[in-house]
Amino acid sequence: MGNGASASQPSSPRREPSPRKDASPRKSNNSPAQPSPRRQANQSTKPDRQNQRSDGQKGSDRQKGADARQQAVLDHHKKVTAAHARREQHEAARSGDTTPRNNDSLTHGAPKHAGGGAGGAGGGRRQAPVPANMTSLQPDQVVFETFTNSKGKEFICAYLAGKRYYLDSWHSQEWQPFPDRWYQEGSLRPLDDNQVQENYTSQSTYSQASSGQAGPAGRPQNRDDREGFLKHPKRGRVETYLMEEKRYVHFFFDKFSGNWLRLPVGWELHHPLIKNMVQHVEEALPKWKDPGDILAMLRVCNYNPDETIGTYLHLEGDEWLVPPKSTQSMSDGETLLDSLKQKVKKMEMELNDEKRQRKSAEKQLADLQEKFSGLSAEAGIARTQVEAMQTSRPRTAQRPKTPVTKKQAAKAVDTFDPAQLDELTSIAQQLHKAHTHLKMTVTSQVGAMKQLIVETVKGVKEIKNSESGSQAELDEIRALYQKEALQKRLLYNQLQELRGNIRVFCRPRKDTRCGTCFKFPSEQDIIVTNSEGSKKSFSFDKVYSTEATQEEVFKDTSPIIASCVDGYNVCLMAYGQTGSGKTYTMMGPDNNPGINIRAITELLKLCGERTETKSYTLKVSMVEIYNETLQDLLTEDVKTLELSMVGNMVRIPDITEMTVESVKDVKKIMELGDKNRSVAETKMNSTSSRSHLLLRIAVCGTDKVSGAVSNGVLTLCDLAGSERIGKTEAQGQRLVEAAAINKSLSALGQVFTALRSSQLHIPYRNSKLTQILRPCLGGDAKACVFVNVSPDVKNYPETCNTLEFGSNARQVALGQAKQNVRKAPGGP
Ligand SMILES: Nc1ncnc2c1ncn2[C@@H]1O[C@H](COP(=O)(O)OP(=O)(O)OP(=O)(O)O)[C@@H](O)[C@H]1O
Repeated sequence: MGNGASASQPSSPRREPSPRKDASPRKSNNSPAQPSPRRQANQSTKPDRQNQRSDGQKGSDRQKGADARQQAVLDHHKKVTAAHARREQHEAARSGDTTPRNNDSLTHGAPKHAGGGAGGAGGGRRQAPVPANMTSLQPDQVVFETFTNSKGKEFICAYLAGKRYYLDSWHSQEWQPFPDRWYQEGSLRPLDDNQVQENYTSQSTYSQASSGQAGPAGRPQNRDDREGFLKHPKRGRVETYLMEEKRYVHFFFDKFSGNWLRLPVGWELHHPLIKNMVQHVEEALPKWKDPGDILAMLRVCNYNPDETIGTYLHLEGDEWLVPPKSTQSMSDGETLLDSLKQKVKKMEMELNDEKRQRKSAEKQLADLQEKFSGLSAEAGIARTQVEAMQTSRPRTAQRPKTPVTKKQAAKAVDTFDPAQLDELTSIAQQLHKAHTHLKMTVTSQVGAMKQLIVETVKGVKEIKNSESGSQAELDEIRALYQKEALQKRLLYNQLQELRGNIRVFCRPRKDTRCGTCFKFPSEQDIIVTNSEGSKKSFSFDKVYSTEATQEEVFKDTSPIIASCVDGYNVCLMAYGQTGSGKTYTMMGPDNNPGINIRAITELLKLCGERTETKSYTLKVSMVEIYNETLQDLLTEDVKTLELSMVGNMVRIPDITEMTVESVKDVKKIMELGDKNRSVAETKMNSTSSRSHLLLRIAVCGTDKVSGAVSNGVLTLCDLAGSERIGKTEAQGQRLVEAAAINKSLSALGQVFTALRSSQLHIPYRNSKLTQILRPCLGGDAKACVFVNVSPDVKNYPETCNTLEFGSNARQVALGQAKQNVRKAPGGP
């Protein structure tokens, strides 16, 4: 409980331990008369802290943290007591009392020991009751405690020298005197080391960051897995730390749903307060013109305009800063979608015209080819005619080979017929005419043919060009379609965010063995009546009837599953009393499967539809959380796994992951996991699951063009039954199991409560279940919770508990879901 080193030897958290300090006789092993307050408070037999120091850096960091806390309380105590002394001296001087008073019990005064009661040091203020289990305390010993007020709010308190302080985490970030009236309004209990460590770290981190002391020098003192670094092209290695900070979140009251919802950016920009802040930033930074972007930075800087300006100036000109993009409102998105649709329609019409033109060009080409072949045939005929004529033509120029004698000549003159000569001459003239005509015809036909060939070649070229043009148009249309589909998905995601990224569905079980205590006034409401007739009403995103089929139940979750393919973390879980139908909803019988098989089938289908642009790998793992240990169900011997957190991410180093390509593969894997699962019989359900079962499907998609990689994880979680130990009559091992189940389920409820009230510290680390589900609940994911209830009036108290759990979860407004997409290595 006493968490620090000796207060009389305070060591500043910023100071390195000096050799002189180590050599201090008070810290030596030889001085048992002055034990460390931690040892004394715990009454433990742990080895001396001096010896523990050699246990490694971790111990030393923890020690530093403890010293820092101790020192902070001591400093404040000194301040308060000094101020008090001054005030008293002043009052004494006024009233003439010159007796010196010494209220600083820390430095000079006698130890003001335990005893409680009224009166005590420092005048009017009564002495604080001594912490529980503390019989003797050193004057300088600090004891940390938790105070829970009547509203359930918790404060860290410190008890020192008869006075108690509490850490005001909301206003001053300082230790404040513990008001006397609080003792009647709540209860105090000791705080364990881990809680102190966690709570104090988050407080000090917040105050350091908000006071501008964060950074390399002001970095939180306890090193953990939230620390990291990145390599900046100009700045080199930059240390990073994932700080958990308290933030303002702007809500509006939605009278239709009766809920407080997150104010969308578009609305927020019209808010007078925000307008003023944006204007203030714009005036200081005239270059920064995008109000949406300014608002985004204001949100990051917790609505502090000066910090916003400072951050911008600090990083102005940095090449890694993404250029401001204007945020599009839903209506912008819809207008864009409409205009895209119109564009696609226009392009389709143009494409149809193009197709018609292409058809007529093809017809023309066919006509031309026909004409061309007709002409070629004609030309061939003409050529044969000419040749035939040439061969039939008399060879007038041929002379007789033997010389004509005078006698022969005289005889020829005697027999010469002039009419025959005339006939021959006219034949020759006709032949000549026909030849000339034919020659002209052939020449003109050859010219026409040449012209035809040129036109044909041109036509073919045009057709080729129009073909490639149509291809380009088609590609463009396809790209536009894809863009439109993406836009639709984005709009869906925006809508989902507006509705809340956590949705709660209520599924009452069908049970023919008993009557029903349910009434369903609407699709969102359920009324439960107990045996005395008193009624309770609950509202959810959807309430199914007892007759609802597995298909109907799955239908409402299928859109959220599509988000996983886009790189979101998605979680579907079933919560409820044992035997209320969780396993039936998630797993279902073989012939009527539940959400698990349907979700994986849907995932595989969606991935298959996108293979043109993306390639996907699906890896399945199956684990159970049994008695707060994480066990791998896909190995021969069930293996215990270690869990580590890196910021918001969970790492399970040795987990078995199996690649799947079909539903058949998945079924085989689930059979193997099921065999290894711890199922035992309880009084309430003969196949009751004694552990939380988590089926995880990691979907990794790689864009075939850009190489960008998206990583989404679908977690399907069948929680163990939220039974009352008394009711199930659990004993022995069953009792241990039931206690572990109840512990982790109540840790899950606490996480929802903390998220709902935007608490500074979300207690994820309280159980293995909440640790592993952290990425699905922590603001960058989408979750669906099924609350399963039994209609039997006997189960009325458990049913009400389950429905209250669901209502609590429903009021959680997760932050904006984030897509886990990273660019391809070396990509643009
Ligand atoms: N909607 C339903 N329609 C028909 N039968 C159902 C329905 N819901 C549950 N059942 C039946 O009720 C019995 C108990 O259901 P189931 O095993 O799913 O409960 P459970 O909440 O998972 O219990 P546990 O937490 O103990 O594992 C099973 O036999 C199951 O078939």
